[in-house]
Amino acid sequence: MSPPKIKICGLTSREALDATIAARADYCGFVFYPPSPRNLAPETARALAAHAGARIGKVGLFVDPEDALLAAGIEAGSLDAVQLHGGETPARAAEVRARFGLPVWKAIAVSSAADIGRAEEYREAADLILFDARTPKGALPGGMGLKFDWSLLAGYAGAMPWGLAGGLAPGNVGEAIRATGAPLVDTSTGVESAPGEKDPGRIAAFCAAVRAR
Ligand SMILES: O=C(O)c1ccccc1N[C@@H]1O[C@H](COP(=O)(O)O)[C@@H](O)[C@H]1O
Repeated sequence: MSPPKIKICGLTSREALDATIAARADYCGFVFYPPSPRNLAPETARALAAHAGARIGKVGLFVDPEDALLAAGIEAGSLDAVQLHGGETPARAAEVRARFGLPVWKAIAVSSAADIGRAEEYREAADLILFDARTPKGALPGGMGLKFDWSLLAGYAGAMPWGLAGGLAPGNVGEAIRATGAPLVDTSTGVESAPGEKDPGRIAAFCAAVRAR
């Protein structure tokens, strides 16, 4: 079976982008959410996207964005997909997809089996579901290094493409893949040395661990 696809999210530097491409990750993530320590100004996103060119898929992360922010991020980051990581409804996800003509990845916050079932609501509205850990009220809605109970996804056979996020790191991603069968894994905090600072060695170790699962 082919290895899961890999997304390294929250890149803020050329060094981290180079490490992500060298490790043969499939996607990099650019954060367009001002409260995040990984938030990118448009000019930074533009420079990183130009450096990456077509060597890697570029996914823009947004949280309940207005159309103007989406438009600016999509243009600056030359995005290939939009990740919606807030409380966007199926109708809003479908609207974003139709308006901007890009695949939409919808993150779903998970703390119970019922949350896994919510993926079905986005069947006609999104292209991929990203299951991530629910974070505490008042905290960032992701990028906190928090895991959820992976057994909730054991044997998962949803109708849509999906991925796993939340607290994944070089030391646990193999176990996470074995527990869930995730076809895509996404990490941010687990490959950092400090919030917003990616560690090239940890990026390489994460990608190697995915392939060695
Ligand atoms: O990375 C952020 O700062 C962020 C901010 C707001 C929403 C989501 C965010 N990150 C995404 O959250 C998941 C899990 O991250 P982690 O590996 O647990 O740190 C992942 O998709 C990040 O891209």
